[in-house]
Amino acid sequence: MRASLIQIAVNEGESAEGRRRRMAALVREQAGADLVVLPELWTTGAFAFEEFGAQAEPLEGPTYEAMAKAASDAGVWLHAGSVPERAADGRLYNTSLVFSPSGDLAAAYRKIHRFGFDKGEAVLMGAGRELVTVRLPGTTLGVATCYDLRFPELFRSLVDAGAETLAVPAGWPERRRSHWTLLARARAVENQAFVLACGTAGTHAGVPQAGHSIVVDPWGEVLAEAGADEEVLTVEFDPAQVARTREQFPALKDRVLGMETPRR
Ligand SMILES: NC(=O)CCC(=O)C(=O)O
Repeated sequence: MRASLIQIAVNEGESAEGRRRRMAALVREQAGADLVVLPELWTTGAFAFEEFGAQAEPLEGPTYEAMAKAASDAGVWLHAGSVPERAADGRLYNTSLVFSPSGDLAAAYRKIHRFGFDKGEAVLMGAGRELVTVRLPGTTLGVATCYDLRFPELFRSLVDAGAETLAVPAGWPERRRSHWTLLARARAVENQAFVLACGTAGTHAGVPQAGHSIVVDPWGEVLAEAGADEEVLTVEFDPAQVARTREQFPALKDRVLGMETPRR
């Protein structure tokens, strides 16, 4: 399976529409890949909070339209990263879109864990509730977004739902880059799954982005890692490695559920 992660730069000098056009062209250039993964909130920037409302779109808005067409033009499965979705009830969600090679929507995932504690995304966006997996030829994709990476129970639930490859679009800041690579490898090792984590480059809202998109195999080995700047990270991997790893080192079978809490 060949995957391309498009680590686009999100800088303030470029409009959302300009970046959408540029991203569509980059996706088209990936014809021949099986799967293309884009970052979180790449039209606005994950930290450009004031842009969330201004650039919000209905699910089938301009990013949906442009990415559905780019997926079908390139003939690839496209995890189009996330958009600031304005739902019918007026609420905002950080919503990821996955398209099939014919340009049909295969899945939409509303980010469950919102970042910012009592500010930013955590107050501006609603929280998703539903786990999302997508059956691709050769693997089942489990989807999560950025801050979700810190919550292992979400990833374990995705594995329970059949996920073998975990796609994580992100807008992760440079300041916590060491957490990003550590957590991506941890999620791969503990779940014996591939992790495809795609971040952004550039600086927006005064927050330099980490870049360093990364692909990790089920043994925790880094197959490819981007630098800090805009880059398309392309990697070939064998999805059957997940089943082999789970069979040869069957740690997932040793899970103990329902442990008792100590009485005080
Ligand atoms: N956009 C995000 O979810 C940022 C997450 C982050 O900065 C962190 O977990 O650290």
